[in-house]
Amino acid sequence: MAAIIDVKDVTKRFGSLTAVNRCSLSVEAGSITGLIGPNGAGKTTLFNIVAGTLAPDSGQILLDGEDVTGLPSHALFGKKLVRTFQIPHEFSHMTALENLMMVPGAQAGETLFSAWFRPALVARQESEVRSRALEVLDFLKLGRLRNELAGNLSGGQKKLLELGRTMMVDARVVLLDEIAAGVNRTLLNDLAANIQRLNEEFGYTFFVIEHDMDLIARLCDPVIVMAEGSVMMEGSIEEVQADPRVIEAYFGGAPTATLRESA
Ligand SMILES: Nc1ncnc2c1ncn2[C@@H]1O[C@H](COP(=O)(O)OP(=O)(O)OP(=O)(O)O)[C@@H](O)[C@H]1O
Repeated sequence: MAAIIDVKDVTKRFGSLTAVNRCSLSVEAGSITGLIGPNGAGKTTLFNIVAGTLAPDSGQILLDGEDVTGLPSHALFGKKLVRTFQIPHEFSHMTALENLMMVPGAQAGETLFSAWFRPALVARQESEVRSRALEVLDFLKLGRLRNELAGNLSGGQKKLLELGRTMMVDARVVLLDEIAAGVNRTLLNDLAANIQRLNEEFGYTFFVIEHDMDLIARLCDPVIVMAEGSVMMEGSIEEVQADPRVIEAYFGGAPTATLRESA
């Protein structure tokens, strides 16, 4: 498999603190790659750099071999690299269906020019976007909640809806940041099953930061471990959990600790 994301020698400092330190890693196309590491290891900072919300001080990010270092997130969105975000507060007063229909790029009716001069086109596209949004809701088993206000959904249902937003643009690479936090086990199972289906049936690549080791074990291969701003090791979840360096990084060498206990 070829790399779809290449992080090459990336460094990011905040004042005197080096949050990401000459970090290099690759995410293979078609994989569900996990990124784990102790608090403060630099995972979120690295994600922000890959997603275009932070520029690195040095180093490069390649997307499918193309240098995208420093491109803003909306430009990366256009290249189908998508990061899930919490549903914005102002969208909580819209229904689940409307939330999906609002995804930028999913509709062409947002410019005044098209709305005024090409109303038939806008109407047709709106109906296509609506059908797509309904399909996505059905795929995620949220169809019955389509007219529910997003603000009334449970934590897990909101995460499903966030995943749904990536489907409105046929994402190729999806960055997921701690999706398990605050989600009950049943919905977590649905979320994991949907991620697997999107990966297997639609070829989505996922790059996942997660503290929930059960979810990492269920979904991710390989797992990349970051510590102190760079990659400590990469391997299967079994290899990672058995590696003394990883245990040391998480627990400072506590002899009986296992990674699973940290979740
Ligand atoms: N905007 C910022 N300004 C200053 N320091 C920051 C900023 N963002 C992150 N840091 C620092 O950079 C380091 C790496 O943080 P980061 O959030 O990337 O780690 P993480 O591995 O995602 O941690 P966690 O698992 O706790 O979310 C930490 O020491 C953090 O305090």
